[in-house]
Amino acid sequence: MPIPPDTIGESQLSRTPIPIPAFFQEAEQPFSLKKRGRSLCYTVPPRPPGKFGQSVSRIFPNRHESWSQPRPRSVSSKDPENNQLRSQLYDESKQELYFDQCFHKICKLGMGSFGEVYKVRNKEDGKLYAVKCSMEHFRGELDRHRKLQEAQKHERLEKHPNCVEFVQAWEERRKLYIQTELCCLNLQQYSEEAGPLPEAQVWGFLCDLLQGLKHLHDRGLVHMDVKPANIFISQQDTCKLGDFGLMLELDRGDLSEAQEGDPKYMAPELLDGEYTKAADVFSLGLTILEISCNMELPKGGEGWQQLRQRYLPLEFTAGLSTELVEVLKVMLEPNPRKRATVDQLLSLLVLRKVQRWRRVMLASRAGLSRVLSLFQLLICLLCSLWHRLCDPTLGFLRSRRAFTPSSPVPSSISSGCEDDSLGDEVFEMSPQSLTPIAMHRNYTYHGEQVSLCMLHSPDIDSRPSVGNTSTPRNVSPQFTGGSSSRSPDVSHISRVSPVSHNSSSPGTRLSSGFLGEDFECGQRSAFEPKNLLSMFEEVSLQ
Ligand SMILES: Nc1ncnc2c1ncn2[C@@H]1O[C@H](COP(=O)(O)OP(=O)(O)OP(=O)(O)O)[C@@H](O)[C@H]1O
Ligand SMILES: [Mg+2]
Ligand SMILES: [Mg+2]
Repeated sequence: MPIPPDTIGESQLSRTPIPIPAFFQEAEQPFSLKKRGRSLCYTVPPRPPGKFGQSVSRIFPNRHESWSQPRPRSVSSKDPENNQLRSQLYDESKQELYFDQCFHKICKLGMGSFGEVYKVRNKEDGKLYAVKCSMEHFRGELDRHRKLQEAQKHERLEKHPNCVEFVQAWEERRKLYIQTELCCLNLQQYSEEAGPLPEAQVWGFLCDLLQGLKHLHDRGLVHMDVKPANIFISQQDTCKLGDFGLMLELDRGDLSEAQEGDPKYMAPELLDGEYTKAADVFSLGLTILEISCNMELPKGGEGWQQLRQRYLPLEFTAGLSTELVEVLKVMLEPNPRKRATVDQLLSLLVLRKVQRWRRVMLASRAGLSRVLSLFQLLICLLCSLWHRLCDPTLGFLRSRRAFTPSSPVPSSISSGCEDDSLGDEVFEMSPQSLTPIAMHRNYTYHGEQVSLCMLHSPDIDSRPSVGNTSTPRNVSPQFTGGSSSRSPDVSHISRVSPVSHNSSSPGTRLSSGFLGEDFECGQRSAFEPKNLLSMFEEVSLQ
């Protein structure tokens, strides 16, 4: 039976693509984008295989080794004889841990397979640090030895701007504590927050990390666990290598304890037990690929294989510059012997340019921050100076302590400005006796005050209080008793404390006001309030 022709037409039907179920497409994708907002820093990476079994004695189950003693002791490999910890704050008689006695725990920064890392403030020097505490107790001497090695290897590593700095390490109650410099956050957190990083930043970070690796490789060290979670961003926005738990010392020759790091970043030759510096270059290459493309690296499967067969997924790398793709290709070379070394990478023209630019950028940023802090300091100084100018109780009257009745107070000045502005410097110091800074301070200050006051002198009497003058607020009964010739305005000028009415005798303690402060001072006991008051009376009468 003939089939009726379709109304749409055969040619049109043949052009319609057969729909592919979305889940098939996704299932076939070996690579995917990173999911935002998922913080991996709190997911514990797979624990390294335990190479040292727990030594449990059935004969002496409660036997305590010398290392399990409860006192804290330094685990420095530089001075193994002296295991004393230096802090003055530590009190042996207390039950509290050395960590709790000497550090103030601020927050938890992250955790890994080894332990938890805290942001702390050292109670002794007041500085911030990171302290990594092992999560579990040592299971035996060999387990302890392995854990201590992380600290000792890190300690042996000389200081470098692109490696997290070691401070000290100690053990207490069968746990290890490693104190290091504090960094802002790790690269994994940073890239999760920021998404794919701009290429300029990626070049800068690559350059930093190559410098850090060069520092290690030049000393025969292999990091073995290069990945975003073990790379830290400093306050200055530079990258630093950290977590030296799996670091290998090639020159020491013993690779029996070597362990590969996170499989996502692992170099292919490690499957064959080939532990070389090239493994770090490969892991760094994958780290750079991840942060520049916001790509979720596969833990295994086809994608994992493809990345180790010189394949870079075009759908991710299409947005990258050819230079970066080329650099990634030489870093991700499957054959470790053909893979570029750190020195070769650093000598590439593009990376030399980046290094130069980064040096200039970091230097100018450091210079700018120094200028800013100087500027802040200057603002603070100006503020405090302004505060002194405006607040008589702070500055001026303190400087009046040496003021004596015999001081030649010109009535014109004293009438224009309340006596706060007329400190002892004004009357007793000659310009020659002042240092440039002191001269600047005194003359700017008093000069301004005097001239200002003189300019405004006509209003002064009508104002209740002009700034911070030393116009006595406590007046003697003689004054308040009402000199008939007193101008009515004088009553505003003198704010009479109730106490002061009863304190007519010299040397009586006045509880408030500027004079009160002066009278409290023992050296002012010979001061005659009557003289001062009569002086003010004169002023007010003018
Ligand atoms: N110096 C530091 N400054 C800021 N944060 C830090 C510092 N050291 C560690 N952290 C945080 O703690 C997390 C775990 O630290 P680290 O990688 O050293 O621990 P780990 O137990 O050795 O981990 P791993 O399982 O990778 O061996 C880091 O990813 C980071 O978020
Ligand atoms: Mg780590
Ligand atoms: Mg570690």
